[in-house]
Amino acid sequence: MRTRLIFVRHGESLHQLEGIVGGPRGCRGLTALGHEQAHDLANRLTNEVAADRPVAVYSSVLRRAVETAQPIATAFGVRPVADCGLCTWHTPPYADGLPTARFRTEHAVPGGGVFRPFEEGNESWAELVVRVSRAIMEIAHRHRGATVVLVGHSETVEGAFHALAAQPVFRGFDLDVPPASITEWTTDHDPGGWPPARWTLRRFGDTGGWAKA
Ligand SMILES: O=C(O)[C@@H](CO)OP(=O)(O)O
Repeated sequence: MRTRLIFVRHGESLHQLEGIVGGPRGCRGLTALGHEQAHDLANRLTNEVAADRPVAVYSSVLRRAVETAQPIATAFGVRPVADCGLCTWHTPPYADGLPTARFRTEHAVPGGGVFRPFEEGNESWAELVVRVSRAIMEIAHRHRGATVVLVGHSETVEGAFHALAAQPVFRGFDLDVPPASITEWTTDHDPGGWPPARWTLRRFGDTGGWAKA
């Protein structure tokens, strides 16, 4: 009984190009290229996982992820489910739409780190890891033995390294997750079992040939 989690980082987004904090207000969705990438992802996944169709497509609640998930869900004939647990940083409302550089410098918290937020009112990294990991584990448990697509952010893909591969909260390496890329983990163990299932990382940041945005 193989459980397969296919993580997708959203396509190119306006907030990235504009360099602003892309929370619920600041995120204005995908660029034209991002929409094209989302359709390409849907086609790629349809070809690649034809024999093992995803039973569900999840996304974060942010527009860039919702818009990326839509064509994928349509391709598999399912209704996308938005789950706030898969979001990137839960930044505070005052920061939403601010230039990211300004948020990071003018609102920096002295001594911010793993357990203390880096910016005033932001989540800490440890809080993000727990929130995202919990959402991933709930989804894996709910769909054990099946294939699921999870559309999110760099941090959603990073979260899987903590949830599925038991990495320490302070990881000893960085991850660079390209937009519109696929990262895939599988396990033949019970994802809800104890001790925890061992997962295999099948691919990371696979863009299928798109130039890195
Ligand atoms: O929110 C963001 O700007 C970043 C943070 O790393 O995530 P993503 O671009 O993947 O949404």
